[in-house]
Amino acid sequence: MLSSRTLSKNLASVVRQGRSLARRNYGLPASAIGLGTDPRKDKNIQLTPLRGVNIIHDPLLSKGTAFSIAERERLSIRGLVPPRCQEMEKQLLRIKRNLDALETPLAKFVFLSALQDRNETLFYKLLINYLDELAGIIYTPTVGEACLMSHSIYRRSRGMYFSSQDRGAMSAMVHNWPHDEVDVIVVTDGSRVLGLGDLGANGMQIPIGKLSLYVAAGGIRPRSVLPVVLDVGTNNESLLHDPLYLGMGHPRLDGEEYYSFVDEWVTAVHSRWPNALIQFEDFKYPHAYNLLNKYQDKITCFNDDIQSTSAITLAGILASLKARGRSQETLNEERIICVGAGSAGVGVCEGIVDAMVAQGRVNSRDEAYSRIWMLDQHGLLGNPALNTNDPQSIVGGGERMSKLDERQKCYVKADMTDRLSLEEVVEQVKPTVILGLTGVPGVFSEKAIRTMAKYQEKPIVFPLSNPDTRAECTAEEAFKWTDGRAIFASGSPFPDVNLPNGRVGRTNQCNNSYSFPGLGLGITVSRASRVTPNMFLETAKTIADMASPQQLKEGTLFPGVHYLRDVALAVGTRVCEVAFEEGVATAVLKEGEMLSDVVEGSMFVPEYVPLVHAPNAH
Ligand SMILES: NC(=O)C1=CN([C@@H]2O[C@H](COP(=O)(O)OP(=O)(O)OC[C@H]3O[C@@H](n4cnc5c(N)ncnc54)[C@H](O)[C@@H]3O)[C@@H](O)[C@H]2O)C=CC1
Ligand SMILES: CC(=O)C(=O)O
Ligand SMILES: [Mg+2]
Repeated sequence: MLSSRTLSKNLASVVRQGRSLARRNYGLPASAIGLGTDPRKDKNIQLTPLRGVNIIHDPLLSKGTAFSIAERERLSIRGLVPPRCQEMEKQLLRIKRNLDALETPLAKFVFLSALQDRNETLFYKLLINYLDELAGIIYTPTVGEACLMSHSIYRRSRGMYFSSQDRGAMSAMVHNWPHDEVDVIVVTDGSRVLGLGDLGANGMQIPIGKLSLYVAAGGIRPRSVLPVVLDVGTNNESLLHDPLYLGMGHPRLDGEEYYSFVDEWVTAVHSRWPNALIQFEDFKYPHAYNLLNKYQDKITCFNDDIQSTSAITLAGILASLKARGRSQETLNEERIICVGAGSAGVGVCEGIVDAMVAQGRVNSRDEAYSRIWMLDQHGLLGNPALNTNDPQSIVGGGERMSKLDERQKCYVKADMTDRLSLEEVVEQVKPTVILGLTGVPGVFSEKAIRTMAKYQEKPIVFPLSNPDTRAECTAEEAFKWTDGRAIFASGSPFPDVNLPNGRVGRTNQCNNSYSFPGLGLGITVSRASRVTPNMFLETAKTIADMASPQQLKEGTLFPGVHYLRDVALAVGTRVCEVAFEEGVATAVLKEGEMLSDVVEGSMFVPEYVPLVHAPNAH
């Protein structure tokens, strides 16, 4: 097998030597191609068939007030913009001032969406410069509010909608998208948007927000991302009765009708963009799993909520072990409670089980399952036969058992009563780790967390549901109930907490935004034909090792959101290596530089490049 260093050299060489040929014949993404003799591939100029107002109104080309005088002449826009040519720094100043003057996060969201629709280069420059401040606007928590209000705040379309009225037309419709090169597609059916439930076509803000992070953090080019909603209806009564709602006004398709709809869409996008990575997002259980099982061995795809959430949560637990002064190899000694047995809960726990097995310190997969106690809305997945003093519960429990699917059944504890409450489970199990993936606020009760803290010096408390209003407990609560001893991570950001002893309770954001941008980067640069389980495991290990010993000592598990681009580069490089090691990369190898340089060199940087009018360019 080739060493990753050799692989790094090899891939880089293709990029250096192959240029446009590599792209045509070898399937390298356009973003991995450097300067070449063909001016259309030259990063220092961009050819466009557009001119005049069409340039000004194209967000991928527009520079607002920054067009040079020569460019204005060349592109026939002289007189169509104010006379003074202003460079990006000044534009940023104006934009940031206007943004800061807005009072509510939703107003900022609308403002940023409008900027993205006018000038993507400036939007991404701003986003990257102020990532820690703005990630919470374009992503969770504010994107949740934007989804709830999407039909009211609608201004302009972005992405593509495929609805029940488009049956039979999808393979033609995909050609309405104006770009031939699509590297990443994020698709939702809006059936479980964050912890906010069924929001139908309003869910479009989620793929848009995820893809903005793909560009800002993962360095995917803005013109090669595609947000998609599969509008199969909604069961949300208030949306169905809202005259402003923009989605289909019928209940959700289900069963065979649903799966054949998705199949038509997958076939259509795959036929136009066979190399594109498809990220399934916010699909309700069990559709999320069923679609993943159906497509993961056929196309390049993964489910974000199941798989990349599992990567970042595993990273958080492994980093917490280090923060407690333990070896990451002792994962199998942890006692983990997972509250929420849906897509994310089961996905996260499968990742933990995979890691325990990979570490080789459990004798079997079953032994790894025995270290995890799972609860759903009825309580512990336990043994109904032990509910002897409550015949009603035996019946209910029996019914539930028959409803659990194979994945959930792995976690059933035969020696514990079914439906035990969280407080009872905590008392019996004395967990070291508690994970919340329910979408239900307050599920981590004071009693449960205080009981956990009675037995653990440093309880690992991860309320992972989004947005912040759906977190299982707040950071304040977690630190208060554990006397400031918790290692805390949440799905949406919470500010650090000032503790009574003068110390600071450090909060962490444990969100798949740390994992998917790098996964997408590595997958697209290697042109991986499949997304493999090892990619998620290696993503977890990479992120788990990023915090310094001092940060870990203080309770900081990951680099801050400001460093998402660095995290993506590290993850992207490792994922690219895994793709080659496992033989799923389709990029061609020759001698060359380091893989990390290639990955870094392929990342989009938001800078204005001179535009040149060329009638035949595309
Ligand atoms: N931090 C992150 O990166 C991520 C967070 N999430 C969050 O996880 C949550 C769940 O997502 P999915 O698993 O996809 O949803 P899902 O609908 O598939 O699963 C939710 C589960 O919670 C259980 N549940 C509901 N009420 C409960 C209660 N009171 N006590 C215990 N269990 C209860 C349900 O029975 C179900 O098993 C969402 O809020 C989502 O925002 C999801 C993906 C990534
Ligand atoms: C973060 C995310 O993917 C979710 O909450 O669904
Ligand atoms: Mg999600």
